[in-house]
Amino acid sequence: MSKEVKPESVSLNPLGTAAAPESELLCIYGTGDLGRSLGLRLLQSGYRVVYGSRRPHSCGPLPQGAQVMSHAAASQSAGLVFICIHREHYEFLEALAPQLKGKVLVDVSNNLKKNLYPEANAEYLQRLVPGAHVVKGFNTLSAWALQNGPTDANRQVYLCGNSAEAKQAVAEAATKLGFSVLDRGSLSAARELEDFPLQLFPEWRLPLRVAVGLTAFFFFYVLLRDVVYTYVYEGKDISFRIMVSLANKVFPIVSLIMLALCYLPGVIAAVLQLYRGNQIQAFP
Ligand SMILES: NC(=O)C1=CN([C@@H]2O[C@H](COP(=O)(O)OP(=O)(O)OC[C@H]3O[C@@H](n4cnc5c(N)ncnc54)[C@H](OP(=O)(O)O)[C@@H]3O)[C@@H](O)[C@H]2O)C=CC1
Ligand SMILES: [Cu+2]
Repeated sequence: MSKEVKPESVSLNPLGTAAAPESELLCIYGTGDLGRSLGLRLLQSGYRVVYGSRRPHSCGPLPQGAQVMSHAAASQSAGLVFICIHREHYEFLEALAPQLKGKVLVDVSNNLKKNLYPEANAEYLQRLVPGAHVVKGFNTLSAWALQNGPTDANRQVYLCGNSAEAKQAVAEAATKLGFSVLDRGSLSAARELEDFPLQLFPEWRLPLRVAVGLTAFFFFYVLLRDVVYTYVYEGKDISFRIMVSLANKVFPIVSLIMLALCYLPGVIAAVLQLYRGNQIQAFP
């Protein structure tokens, strides 16, 4: 059973009833996957949520307790607006610039490829709505992770933006949702944040090369030792074995070596640490 954790501590007054201060209202533009997951988490964390949608009356199921209105009406009474919309649909926000003046806009968007656009999505948003304070963030989380709350592997939220107060406001919300916040500086870091999710296995080249190299080496070694040797000295042609027996030797050898390469440095480090310090001392 999972325990329901309410980050906003509910203080009890002497009568034993919960003192319910009016909770903060946050706005979410876009009722898609991310908008819904984020709204659910915000509601669970004690916020009130209002959605801005193109179709406030037919936008499908939304988290219970959330309101939905037109974009302009939704952001009216909220200081913070999460833009949960794909970048290619951002243009309509330009017309809303007067209503969004002075508000904090959180750009959560990602792109499918690097360098798809000349400027970062968040910088583009800032250009469309110059009077607002754009903060880039949350884009490294998935809708799934948001809905399920922070787990060990998914606890961090990166933020960047030009206004320190705006970042602070977003950081507070993120902290309330249970994430730890990493400030990456001004909005010019947005590009970098937008590239994060595209870097699955950023260091895959070396392991791949090692694996291919080892496979080739052991294949020729086993080929020489088994097939060529037998042919030369015993006059038997066992080349039919290349496909099966040889592969059955080569792949386990390579796998074991790769595994050892993975674990051995850690084991050696652990042994060294046993003799030369502890986990608090920096490693020599
Ligand atoms: N899904 C995920 O796991 C993650 C998504 N993101 C980012 O969040 C953003 C939203 O993603 P996601 O929720 O998955 O996308 P969806 O396609 O599920 O939802 C996008 C929403 O945007 C609104 N929308 C669509 N077209 C337009 C338009 N022409 N004009 C105005 N609004 C429009 C719609 O809301 P309505 O009909 O109410 O107007 C729609 O529900 C994207 O930028 C994505 O990169 C970031 C991290 C993770
Ligand atoms: Cu879209």
